[in-house]
Amino acid sequence: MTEQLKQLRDKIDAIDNELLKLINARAALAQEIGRRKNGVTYRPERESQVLTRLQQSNSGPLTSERVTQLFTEIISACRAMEEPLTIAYLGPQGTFSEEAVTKRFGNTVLTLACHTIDDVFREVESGSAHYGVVPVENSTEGAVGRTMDLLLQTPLTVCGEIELAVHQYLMAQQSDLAAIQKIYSHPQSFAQCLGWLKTHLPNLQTIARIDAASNADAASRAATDQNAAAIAGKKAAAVFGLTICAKNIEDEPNNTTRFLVIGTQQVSVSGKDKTSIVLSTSNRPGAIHELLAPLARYQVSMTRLESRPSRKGLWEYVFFIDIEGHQENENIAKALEELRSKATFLKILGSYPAAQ
Ligand SMILES: C=C(O[C@@H]1C=C(C(=O)O)C=C[C@H]1O)C(=O)O
Repeated sequence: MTEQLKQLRDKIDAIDNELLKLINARAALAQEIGRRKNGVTYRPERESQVLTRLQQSNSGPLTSERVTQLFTEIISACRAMEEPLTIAYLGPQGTFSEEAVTKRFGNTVLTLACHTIDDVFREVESGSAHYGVVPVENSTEGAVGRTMDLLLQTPLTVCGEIELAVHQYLMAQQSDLAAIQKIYSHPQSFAQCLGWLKTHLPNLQTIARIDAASNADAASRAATDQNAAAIAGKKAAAVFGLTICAKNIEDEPNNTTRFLVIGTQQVSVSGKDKTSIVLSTSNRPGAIHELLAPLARYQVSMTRLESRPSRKGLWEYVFFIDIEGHQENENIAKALEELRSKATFLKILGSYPAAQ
């Protein structure tokens, strides 16, 4: 080792010592806050503010994304000093839902992999998990109907949203593409990667394609099948001990899935919030236009409008609407009050910090 390299490493060691002291001081403060605060440990609005502030004051060379990732882990460890949280999600291990859990809550949480979206709601409703993470929409596939139907019925509230870029990986027990004789994948993932597969696997016609129940299921099957590969998220490769043969093989680079955090709390104002509501109106001409007029009047921006059959009467619909702002903001409160007086049914699912 050159003297110069040694000096640089000595500097890193000194910084690490300082960081360690500072991180422990932070953890002690979080513990102290935990003793003083009454009620719930997890405060999404505060965490969002902490991360936003750090992104704004970051002068690099680390990117904002890396800073968020690092501090999410620090917050995760500090939060666990107060109370370890249990998060239910749509499993099995290695799915994109699990990636979404880690993106929001960090690694210092207990996780509960559920078989179905219904089970995620059930685990949180019964108190077996503090929060749940469920997919709600995908930028190419559209809405996740089951999540929306359950939101309509549940006593739970929406406490957060997570946006996750969906990157697909080709993984196998070895990295030689020429050796692949089978590909396990969820049909949707296969479709999302078809262009890449055709270009990079010239013998694709001769490769057997086997449908799997989820990306994680695909990876678990490839882990016991020598000449097989799987298409799945990065996390699945780690969970099932597979080698990554190719990264980001999706044909649509901006494919993003949006998840919701469901829980039992009313989240306070963070300053950059969203509110999700579901409502219905009578079935007559102009009804939906009239219903939405208060949003325009109070200058409320709508980020999503989705209709779903109400399951009550034939051709009756409920509308899921996301707006910018918190229900405690004055203009939002007024707009919601008016909406409530016009709608035949209105449920506020929750206000929460907008995804970073
Ligand atoms: C320390 C607190 O508790 C939790 C941990 C936080 C943190 O480590 O910054 C922030 C919010 C809470 O989820 C707090 O409420 O301030």
